[in-house]
Amino acid sequence: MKFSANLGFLWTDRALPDAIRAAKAAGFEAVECHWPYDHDVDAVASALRQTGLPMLGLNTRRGQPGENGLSALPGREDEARAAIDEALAYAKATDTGAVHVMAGFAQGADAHATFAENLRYACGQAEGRTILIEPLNGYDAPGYFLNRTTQAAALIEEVGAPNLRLMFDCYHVQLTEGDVARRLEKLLPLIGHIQVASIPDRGTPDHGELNYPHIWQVLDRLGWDRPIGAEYKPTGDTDASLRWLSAV
Ligand SMILES: O=C(O)C(=O)[C@H](O)CO
Ligand SMILES: [Mg+2]
Repeated sequence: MKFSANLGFLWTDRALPDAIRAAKAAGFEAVECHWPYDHDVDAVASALRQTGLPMLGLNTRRGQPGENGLSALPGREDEARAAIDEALAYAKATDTGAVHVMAGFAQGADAHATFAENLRYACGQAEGRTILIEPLNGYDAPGYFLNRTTQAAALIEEVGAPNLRLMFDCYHVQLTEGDVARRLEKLLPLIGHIQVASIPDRGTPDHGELNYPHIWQVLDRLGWDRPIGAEYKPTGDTDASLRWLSAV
């Protein structure tokens, strides 16, 4: 198994370029992040070149304080597309492979239509990059527009863009829908990235209610050979949290 360090939760005590170097030193084969926009893009690109680590993904901005994405918000299309453009520009400058377009807190048919239209825009502007959508669970993100893989799969089919894919975060899927191994198998053609953390505490993927040694076997059997996103919240020092990595 190859793993990507999600620097939205790991080594957050350091500037992003230093966190990239820490991930390399710790043996990760890739990195990913949440919202890198406060970090100088040239310094981030330089750290990625120096370490040879690819940046797998980054997120569109969340919007105003308390918001969690703009792309499903009717009437906010200009801001949503500006956020998509900003994310794609940062991705281009850092050779990042995917942009996670965040939907936001919204419900209903207008939100669905707005999200689908903004996703079409993002996919059309992506210049070969992958556009990801990610269902979030209702405990961490109550009222978020996208919360089930079934909903995401229907959107991907409706939009019909070959570069629109599902970010399958096992933490969220287990909390909302369960049946993780079967969903991985069934949704594999639509999956652009996989993330892991323990459930329910969102810690290292070596405890809790999901049996990750079984998930590694399933992913091996399915031929998944891309880095898996370690998107967990270490209790304390990140380096001290990494024992699980050597046990996989
Ligand atoms: O929350 C998550 O699981 C994510 O992966 C988003 O990118 C950040 O909210
Ligand atoms: Mg995630």
